[in-house]
Amino acid sequence: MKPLIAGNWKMNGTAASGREFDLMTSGYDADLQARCDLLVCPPATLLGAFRMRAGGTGVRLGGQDCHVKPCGAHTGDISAEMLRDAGAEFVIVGHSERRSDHGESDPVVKAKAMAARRAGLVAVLCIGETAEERRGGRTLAVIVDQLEGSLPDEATPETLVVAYEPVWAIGSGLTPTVDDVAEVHDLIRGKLVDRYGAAIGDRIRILYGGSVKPSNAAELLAVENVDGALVGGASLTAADFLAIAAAAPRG
Ligand SMILES: O=C(CO)COP(=O)(O)O
Repeated sequence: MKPLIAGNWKMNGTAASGREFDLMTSGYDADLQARCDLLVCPPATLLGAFRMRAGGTGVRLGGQDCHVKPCGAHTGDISAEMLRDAGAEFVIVGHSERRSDHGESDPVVKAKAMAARRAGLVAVLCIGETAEERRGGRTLAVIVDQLEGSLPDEATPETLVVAYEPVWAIGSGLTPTVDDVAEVHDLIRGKLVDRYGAAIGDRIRILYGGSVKPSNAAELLAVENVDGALVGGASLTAADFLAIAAAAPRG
């Protein structure tokens, strides 16, 4: 499976960030293109400009959240259809910061994943346990609950990506051991196969996210059933983001 290296810029980036994005598109050369798919999810304010800049470079764009409805009286929200119109091909749903900052529950995340599909976007559905849940030995149970509650009713590898992001690893510099990552990714793979059948479940990409850096990317990306990375802080600079992409194993 070709790895997907995805950058989540979160609430960072202004018009001036176009220069950094240009460094990413120009650095995504034939070698990197053969190695991995590259996705940047900037704030929605920058999608239109980045679409123009991305041109034919192959760098894909995504949103960071979407509303469940296509349009209507929802001040401040953005629909999946609007993201697609602005140049997105992907949208992150259920990020832990959305779950904690905006109280998004599994059913809401599921509705967002289904809205993404309706609009023709690939949903990057995030799940992950908190530090307290891991300390309490509840990691696997939490992951199963989140998957059962938030996976869309129908999916294909072309409409769904799952991202395992332990909440305690996000922005902390901490990462799980490779054995812990493997355990959770194996569990997710099994659940995807149960849910959608092997022909689909075996081909849905499962990303790891949480403090991915150039220094640990090769080790994390080499883990079985890790089909790419969802990168926060290190996706803001082209040098780091491209170094992570270059660590993806050759397919
Ligand atoms: O939340 C993340 C990506 O969605 C991970 O963020 P960091 O890479 O900054 O830990």
